[in-house]
Order: sequence, then structure tokens, then C-alpha cells
Amino acid sequence: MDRTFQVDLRGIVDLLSHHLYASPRVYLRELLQNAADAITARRVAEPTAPAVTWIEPPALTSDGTLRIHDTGIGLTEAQVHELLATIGRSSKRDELGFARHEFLGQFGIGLLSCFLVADEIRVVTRHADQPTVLWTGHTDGRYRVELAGPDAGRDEPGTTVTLVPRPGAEQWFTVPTVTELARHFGSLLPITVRVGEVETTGGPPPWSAAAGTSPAARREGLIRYARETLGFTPFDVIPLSVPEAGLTGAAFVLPNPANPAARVGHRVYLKRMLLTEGAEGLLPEWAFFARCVVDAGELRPTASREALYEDSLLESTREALGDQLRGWLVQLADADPHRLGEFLQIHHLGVKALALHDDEMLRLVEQWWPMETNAGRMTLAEFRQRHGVIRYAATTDEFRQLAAVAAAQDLAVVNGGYTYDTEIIERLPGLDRTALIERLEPTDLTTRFDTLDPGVELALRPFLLAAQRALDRLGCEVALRAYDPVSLPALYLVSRTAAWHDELESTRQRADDLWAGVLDAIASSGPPERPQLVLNHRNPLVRRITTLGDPELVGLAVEALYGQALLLGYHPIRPADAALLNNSFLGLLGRAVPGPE
Ligand SMILES: Nc1ncnc2c1ncn2[C@@H]1O[C@H](COP(=O)(O)OP(=O)(O)OP(=O)(O)O)[C@@H](O)[C@H]1O
Repeated sequence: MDRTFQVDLRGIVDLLSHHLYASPRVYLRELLQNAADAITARRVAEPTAPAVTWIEPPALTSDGTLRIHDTGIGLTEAQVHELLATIGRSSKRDELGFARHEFLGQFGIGLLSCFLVADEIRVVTRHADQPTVLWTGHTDGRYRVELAGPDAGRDEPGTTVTLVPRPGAEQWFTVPTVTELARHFGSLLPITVRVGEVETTGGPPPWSAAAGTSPAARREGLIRYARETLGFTPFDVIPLSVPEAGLTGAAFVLPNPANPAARVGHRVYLKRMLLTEGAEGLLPEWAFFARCVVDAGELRPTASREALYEDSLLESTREALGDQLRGWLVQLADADPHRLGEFLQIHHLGVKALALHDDEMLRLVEQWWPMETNAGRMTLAEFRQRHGVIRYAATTDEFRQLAAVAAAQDLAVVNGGYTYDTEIIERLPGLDRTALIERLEPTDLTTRFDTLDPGVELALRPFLLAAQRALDRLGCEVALRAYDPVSLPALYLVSRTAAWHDELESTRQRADDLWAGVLDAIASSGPPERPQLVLNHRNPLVRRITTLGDPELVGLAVEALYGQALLLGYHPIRPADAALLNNSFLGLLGRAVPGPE
């Protein structure tokens, strides 16, 4: 024999309050939603039927209950039995069980949320010229259905829902709270909602064509809306529209840099009822510079109605909205490059992130984003025009080490060390085959330095040998060249492979035997190039040092130059370097301050 499930309502109410809804305040949203749906349903057959809902909190009813009245379609006695007595039964689905898109509700559980704040719910309803029906439900699952007596019937079709507040839940029924909740959830509803005498609906959404006659007036309205509702004056407003999601709205460009890691929440209305102020996933991740307010008819809510349901429609909507933001950027570049410059000052990180996989954004960054170079800030396009090859340092340290020296050799270098900059530069040839890029190799610089006259070089051999002896134990080679700037006595240059070997070596020293063996094998795969200390023969101090007769003093001086070059070039100081610096400093000091011995 088939049997039917028995449902204990208290368990369901507990489930809703503790696991589905974030707060009991949703009770008012669900009531408003039912009223709005009932009005929509009635106006299908009667387009001129009144569209009004009014709420009387206990302070106005004076019998301790809250009442909400609507001019909607109402229910017949049979429908009351069918719809209000069965959890999960809804009149808002089609024969196949799909949500009908003209209605807000779909799950058939909304009314139960009233049990979060009420012990008893009464529904008095009249459909067309049918008799008025009374339904009374209790938290423990008991309910009663009766027909109103001849004098107790409603004068007009529609429904009144009455809540008897649960002791302890009174704070959800005060006039200010109910008014605020009605505004919060329902201010954009296409019906009139009043709490007492106060109207809480405020006309069409500020982005809709009905809100302003001209685009300029709508824009003004939206800026005002952002100030009042979101708390900031936007940098710009971008109209949004995705017809397949029934979506319209606006994106507000934030006036201040946003943290790319912090998720931006968007304000989402579904059929003009507020779903959430913190929807995630409406825009692609790179679009962290914008906050949206949208109304969508076709996007689905989760059952709690507090977030968007992640489905393929949401995915394609996200893409379409991303395209619209991109389009705005491209259009801004064409129409008002100065303004685009201002935008990039604030939000370059987002745009650069986008440029990593979007050619149009890459072009925009190339054209408009000034990068740091050793010849001043300039865009990559300008740099190419002036210098042909885009030579770049891949890290800020590398750039700092070499920028000034490279400039003195007429070698322009871009600092690719800021977030995404190197990747952006390296993507350029893929976009434009004529773009030439070259990563700066520190040791390339030496090829630009002048060698000394062979006679001079020969005369300085004893000095070079003494200098080399001082730095041999550090694995550093000493060279003597003539280069600018004259004020720079020495430059420490490490090729990238040498830097890599250095790192490998220090890891190897810290690693256990097995791992050290593996690292040894890797290290042996390439010849370890030695770092160089290139002394500048144009520098007067270096010249004087080269003429010193005392080999010990030569050693101390070269060690000091080595230490200074390390520090100036932002190179890591190893323990051996620190010991050497210490030794040279004290040695030189000892000689500068003569004592009795
Ligand atoms: N004010 C009303 N006027 C007319 N019918 C109503 C009213 N309130 C509720 N109903 C009927 O009761 C049914 C159940 O309402 P309930 O709020 O529980 O679910 P729903 O609105 O269908 O879906 P959801 O759970 O998504 O809100 C509705 O489908 C509707 O037919």
C-alpha cells in the first residue's frame, strides 16, 4: 500500500531558520514576493487591476498582529487546500515543474519563512467572485480552512496575510524595521507598496529608460544613486544589458584602487526584488574595478534567495558583462585618452591582468600605460618608437642595479619588475611581429664599456693580479674598463646563469646528501660563469688605487670597492661578503688612524 510522507513542520522551520535563511528578516521579503506575484497573475487577465500592497505593523493594527494586504489574484478554496497545505507546492511552476519566468517565487516554501517570526499565520483570500476563504496555520503543522460567513467576506479580490508574532520576535515587527525591510527588499518593485501611509516603492530602476528622458539625465540619476546607495561617487557609469538573462543595470567604476584579491559584491535584483547586496561571480575576476547594480529576470536564485545560482546562463552573462566593460575601456581610449590615463592610474592592475590574455587590452596597455624606464616614464609604444628594441629588466632589483649605468651607455631599459609588466612585454611579439624585445643580460653591459689602451693595461698588470688575489676566494673576477658615469668606481655584474648557480650552491649547502647530489648533477649541466667586478678606470679614485705600491693596501681597497658595488647594486650579501666588508673597513680604518704600533 502506498503511503504519503508525514512532515513535522517544526523540523522544517528549524531547517529554514538555521540552515537556509541568513536572518528571520526574510519573512517580509517572502510576503512582498507573494503579493507581487499575485498581482502579476491577476493583471494577466485584468491589465488594469490595481497593483497595491500595504502593510500594517502591530502598532497600526492595534491587535498585536501584522497584516499585509494585496490586490492580487487570490485563491479559491480548492487552491487553498492544494497550495497552502502542501510544503513545496507552488502555483508558479509550469506543468513540467519549471519556474515560470513571470513570477518571483518557485519553490513553494516562502510562506513557511513567516514561521521564523510568527506562531500563527492567517490567510484571508478571495479569487474573482468566488467566496472568501480563511486559512489558519500553526507552527506545529495544524491548519484549518473555512469559508467566510456571508458578512465576513472580502469586498474585493485579493489576499490579506496576518502574522501573530512569536514572543521574542517583536523586534521584526516595529514600524521602522518593517518600513526599512520593505524599502530594502522591495523599493524597485513594479507595484505600489506602503507601510502604513508611507510608500516604500520608489519608481523604476534608475538605469531604466523610464527613469530619465535623456542618457545624460539617467547618468546623473545613477551617480546620485551610487552616492546614496553604494557610498561613493563613481569614476564613471557603464550601462549594462544582457537580453538573454533579462538583465539590465549599470556598472560603477570605483574611484579608488580596489584590492584584486578582495571579492567585490554586486547588488542584484531578480525581477526587481533585491536578491543580495553582495553577489559574487557576476563579473569576471579581472573586473575588480567595477561594482554593479543589476536587475535580471532570467538568472536563478539559490533556494535561500541570497545568492545567484551558478549555471551556464550565469557563466555566459558573466562573459557578456566582461565584454561590455572591455568595450567601455576601448571606447574611452578612442574618445578620451586623458580620462583613460586617469583610469589607469587608479586601476592599472586590473587592466594589466586582463592584458595577459586579451589582445585588445594588451594594445591598450602598450599604447597608454606609462612604464618606468631609465629614460623616464613612457609607454611601451613610445619606447619602441624611440629605441626600437624593448630592452627590459625582469625584476626591479635588476633594474635598480643597472638602470643608471645602462643610461650612461645610452642603453634604454624598461623596468619589467612591477606586477605583470614582464609578462606583458613578453606577450607583445605575439601580437605584433615587428615588436622586438630583449631581456637585459647584466653582463652584456661590459661589451659596451671601453677597453684600456694595451700599454696602460700592461702597466696595470701587477695591480690587477693583486686585486684578483683579494677576490679569488669569493669566486669573483676583476676587470678594468673605462665607462660612464665617471662617478661610479666599480660595478658588480652577475650573468643570469651565474646568479642561478649561486642560488643552487647556497641551497646545496643547506640540503641533505641525497638532495645535494641531485643539485650537483643539475649544477654540472652548465658552466658556472664567474661574476665580475668591473673597475672604472675613468673614476679618479680607482686611478689612484691602481697606482698604489703597497699590495696589502691594494687588497683592502679592492675589497672595499667590491663591498660598495654589492650594496649599490642591491645584491644579496653572503656571510663571506659580510666578513670581507668587515675586514676591509677595519683595515682601512686602522691605516687612516695611525697609532703607536
Ligand atoms: N498573497 C498571495 N496571494 C495569492 N496566492 C498566494 C499568496 N501567498 C501565497 N500564495 C500561494 O501559495 C503558494 C505557496 O506560497 P510560497 O510563498 O510558500 O511559495 P512560492 O511563492 O510559490 O515559492 P517560493 O518558495 O519560491 O517563494 C504560492 O505558489 C501561491 O500560489
